[in-house]
Amino acid sequence: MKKSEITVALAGNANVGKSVIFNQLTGSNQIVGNWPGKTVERAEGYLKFQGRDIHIIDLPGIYSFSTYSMEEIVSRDFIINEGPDVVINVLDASVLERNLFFTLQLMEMEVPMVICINQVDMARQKGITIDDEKLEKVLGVPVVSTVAVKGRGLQELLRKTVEVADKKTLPRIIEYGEEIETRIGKLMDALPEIPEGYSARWVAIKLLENDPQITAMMPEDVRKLASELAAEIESIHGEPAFSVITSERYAISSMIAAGAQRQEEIKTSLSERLDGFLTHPVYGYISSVLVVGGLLLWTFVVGEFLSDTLTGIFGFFQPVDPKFSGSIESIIWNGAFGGIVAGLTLVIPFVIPFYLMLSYIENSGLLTRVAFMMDAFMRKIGLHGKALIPLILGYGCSVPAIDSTRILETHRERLLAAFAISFAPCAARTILILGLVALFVNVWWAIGLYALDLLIIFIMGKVALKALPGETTGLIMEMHSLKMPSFRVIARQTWTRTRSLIYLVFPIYIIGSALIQLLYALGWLNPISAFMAPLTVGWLKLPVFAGILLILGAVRKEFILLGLVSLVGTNIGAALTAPQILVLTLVGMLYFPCLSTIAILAREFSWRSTSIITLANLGTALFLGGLFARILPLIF
Ligand SMILES: Nc1nc2c(ncn2[C@@H]2O[C@H](COP(=O)(O)OP(=O)(O)OP(=O)(O)O)[C@@H](O)[C@H]2O)c(=O)[nH]1
Ligand SMILES: [Mg+2]
Repeated sequence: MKKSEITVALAGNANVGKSVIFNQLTGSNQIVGNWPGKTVERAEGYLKFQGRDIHIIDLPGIYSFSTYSMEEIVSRDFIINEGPDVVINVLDASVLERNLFFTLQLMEMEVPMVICINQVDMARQKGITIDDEKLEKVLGVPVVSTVAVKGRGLQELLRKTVEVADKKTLPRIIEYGEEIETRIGKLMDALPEIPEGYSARWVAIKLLENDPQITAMMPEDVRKLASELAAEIESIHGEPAFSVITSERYAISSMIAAGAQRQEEIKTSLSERLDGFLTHPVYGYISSVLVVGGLLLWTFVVGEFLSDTLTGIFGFFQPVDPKFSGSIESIIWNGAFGGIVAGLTLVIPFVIPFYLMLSYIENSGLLTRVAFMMDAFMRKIGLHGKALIPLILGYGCSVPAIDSTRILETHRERLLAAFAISFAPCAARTILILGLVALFVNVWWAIGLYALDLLIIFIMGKVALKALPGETTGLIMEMHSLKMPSFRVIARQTWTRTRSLIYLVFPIYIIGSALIQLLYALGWLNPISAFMAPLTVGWLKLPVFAGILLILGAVRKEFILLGLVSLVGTNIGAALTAPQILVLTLVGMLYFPCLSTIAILAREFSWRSTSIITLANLGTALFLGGLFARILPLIF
């Protein structure tokens, strides 16, 4: 009897291409990038193939099924409890041996599976070819080679998957050494009734490995037997049973890999030479600065060009002189429509090139190189290089950046990284800097503000480190080969990020701009702004109307710019002096992590940590803002 719906899980090490396969098959937009640990929660999607409904689950990348990390527990529970019909084990062809270590553990769970050897294009460039048939014979599981980014081999992969689902073929049992096998056998005989979904052999192995979850499920006598048998193994080998089993797995992986792959001699490839340069003790720093600087420069140059072009197209939109606004027409035209125009001409032009380049940096593997180079620097603020990945993602948006702090080892490191991210110049802050300072003061001041922001991150990082002392864990970061990213992947990722921004943010622009006009019409604008005057005028030396901008800017940072346009028109230079523009930008940049950031901070950490982070932002902004308001007029 064939099931009409087949559930398929994608499992394997991090960064092998599971999410690319998932996206290709289901048309979804899961995050992909050339650094490990992107998929943190499982994603689900559907597709139809040969008239069957296939339900696919993209699991986070893991290296083993121990209970060492959250991801491992999640994946293991999923495979056991929800019993997918087939597990597609995705492997990176360039590192077959290391990936097989996970495959062996999956085979032990005795679930129907298909092996997908992905990224064979990259492997070929390194002179590696893999013999699918040989591998299939040894493992007793169908093996398919794929190039996921090009969709190559995916049809075949689905065909094999459906076949395995129908036949329920199980992988072959790969045997350990004699002294381990006999003890697995003894334990299996002693096992009580085990819950459905568990394989007896797997449970026995886990007991010998002293797996806490499985051990806890067993009655006293089985636990006792397991620890006696494990002790016997230990006395034979002189190391704990757990390590003995692990080393045997490595040995088997290595043997299988050696038999199934061929490595040809090739001269050092361009990518390797480039890698040498990017991680060179001196040039590496220069290239890291170039990568991050290049990202900003490119965004500015392309963004300004697009912004000019779009402003030309929307040239027909002449906001009514603010002095005459307040009528219902101006609420709709000046406010609501003005919000759309401002978003289209000031935000989108900068956001698209920014996300394009960010995706490129992520997917080429440049991001991990920069993280590697910045390790020493990051350690000064109690983090390691890996924390730079979330921090640079924070240049796009703090929300996914804070989400990605999950790649860090400890709660403390995650909190420190999130704290640093809350100060990072996200796309909205970048828009403020570019749209206000670069356009109305000059580019050098814009660069200066960026430099200041980095300095603030560094100083605040040091402060936080004092408040939250502890050990920094070592840097365990895999570096995957550099590659020319697929344009489709990048375009798709950019579109996903831009689209979610448009859906989320345009309504806010529209409502916000209309609200300003409405408040004006009701005559409330001035009282609200006047209420804030001691702060805005007295301390920060800004015009009175800055009060309302700062209130709206707490929702979305761009609003400080858009609201300004809706209040004074596009000629901002006439309404504010250069020092005022700088102070407004600086304060706007720092005073408040936007509402979405606060929400995710509270979800991932606690309200207490969130309040402290928010207050730290506010304090820094007001202190520096007041200071600048007094110093800058002396310079200009
Ligand atoms: N050249 C090449 N690159 C690929 C291929 N498949 C995936 N990639 C790239 O490999 C990187 C990792 O892909 P992902 O799909 O994000 O990997 P993942 O397995 O989901 O990783 P985690 O979610 O971190 O566990 C991305 O930069 C992809 O564009 C392939 O067949 N060929
Ligand atoms: Mg993934």
